Amino acid sequence: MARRCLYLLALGGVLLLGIATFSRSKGLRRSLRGAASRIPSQFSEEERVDMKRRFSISDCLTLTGAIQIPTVSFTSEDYNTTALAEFGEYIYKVFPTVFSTSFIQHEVVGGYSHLFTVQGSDPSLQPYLLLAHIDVVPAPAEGWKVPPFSGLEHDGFIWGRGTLDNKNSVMAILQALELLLIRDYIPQRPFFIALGHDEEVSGKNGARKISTLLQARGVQLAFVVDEGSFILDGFIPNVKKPFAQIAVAEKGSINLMLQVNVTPGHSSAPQKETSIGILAAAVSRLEQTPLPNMFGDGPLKTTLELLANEFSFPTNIILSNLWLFWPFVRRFLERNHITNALVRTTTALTMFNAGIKVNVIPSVAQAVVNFRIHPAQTVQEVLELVKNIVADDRVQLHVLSAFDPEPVSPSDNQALGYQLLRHTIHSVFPEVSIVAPGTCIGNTDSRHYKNLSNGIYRFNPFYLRPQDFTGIHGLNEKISVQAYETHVKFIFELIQNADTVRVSVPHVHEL
Ligand SMILES: CCCCCCCCCCCCCCCC(=O)N[C@@H](Cc1ccccc1)C(=O)O
Ligand SMILES: [Zn+2]
Ligand SMILES: [Zn+2]
Repeated sequence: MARRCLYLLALGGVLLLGIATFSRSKGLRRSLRGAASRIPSQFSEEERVDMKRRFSISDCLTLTGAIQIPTVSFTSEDYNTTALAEFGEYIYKVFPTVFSTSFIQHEVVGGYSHLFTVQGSDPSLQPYLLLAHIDVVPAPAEGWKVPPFSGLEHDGFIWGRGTLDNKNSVMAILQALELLLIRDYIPQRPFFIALGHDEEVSGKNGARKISTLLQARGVQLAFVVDEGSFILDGFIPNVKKPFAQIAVAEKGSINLMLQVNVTPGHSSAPQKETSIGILAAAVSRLEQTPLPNMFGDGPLKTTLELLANEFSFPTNIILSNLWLFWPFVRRFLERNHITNALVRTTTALTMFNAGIKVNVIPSVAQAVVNFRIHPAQTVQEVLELVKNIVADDRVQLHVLSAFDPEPVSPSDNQALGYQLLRHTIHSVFPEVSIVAPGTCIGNTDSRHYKNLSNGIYRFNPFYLRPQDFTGIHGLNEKISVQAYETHVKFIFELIQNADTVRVSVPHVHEL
């Protein structure tokens, strides 16, 4: 009986997580409900073929398509500048209207990133920012069913590195704007498009420089939209219904190097402990000692409570009474590696180096551990915990890079960016009934824009299943042709929806 009860509680916990929608107030939400796009998001057969070719394999103007240009970032100092420059020329050729419209200014920032300033006919409206990145992670051809930079179409899918992360956003944003301009649409609300060229390796030369430039111009943004979350399908066990998650929070990060130095020697007469043994024991302790489960702090608990009424019995009861059931929900969430990442700072051992020869005791052993910091913790707090777990003075700790979690963006009924996304999701994906705020477990370029806006939202308008997730940074990344078209449609509607809502803004800035 007790076991059955536990099972029900656990099941409830899982169901809860997946489901979410606002049901509270009506202010902004009501004004959005009646807002129809002024130009219908319908594209001719010719336009659909064209947008697909520009994204994958272009047969016009150049021999390549966006996916075929290998804009790979290896490190923050090493990225394919030839390909990035080619990409800049490519978008200039395939989106002629965007580049020739008088009320749109285009600037290259940091050598290869692009900033578009769309002036808008009503400067009293606060501008917003659409973000995407041009660069991709490396893709060695081994293990791919098609060459990763081929952009080939097969069985209704476009294959290649960047099809999900994140050339889909780059191309869909420009494509949607191009189509709106061709239809003589003049945006009322000013907006920016920022396309970073080094997101995969920190964004310090792209997004950070664009943000500094905008800040110097006195720009304050109503909201920012970036990659980082999706319509999630099948990520939570037992929750079969896809739901849209808009990430309003983003985890922090530490890359920590652990190093052990010993006197080198002959392997025939080793000391009791070697540099490798000492280091291996330290990283093993870190792996075996998960950092605290933070369920109850940060946005997740509030989100679940807000969503409780969307669930049927008994999940609604469990979620409405987390004060009673939270220990069960908390423990349940730890059991899956994705939901585990939502409730705690994660510890991932990512690099380990030591040794130069089979019969030499190495003098140095080094490992790198990547921590993704829960929104309710800080870099300093995590470092203190880590020191106590390592608890060995022979292991030196060197912080290679670190940043705190991002502030949590509003998702209430007055949160313009959140509500615009929510409304657009319902209109483009009428079958998706649940839109929920959540946390991005990875990092995005949007963190560079926190000085410009308190409304930072991470959402990609396509379905993501666990098997698709393995393609992001992995093998056989691909997007269906239909999903790409829908992405264009989503941006086409979002830009128009941003013009239909009026909210008072504290400051107005000239673009
Ligand atoms: C409720 C269930 C939630 C399930 C969520 C499952 C899907 C999660 C997908 C998360 C994708 C996040 C994508 C982030 C982009 C990315 O890969 N960033 C990279 C690169 C980077 C590193 C540091 C600083 C900036 C950028 C990263 O996070 O390592
Ligand atoms: Zn990305
Ligand atoms: Zn990525």
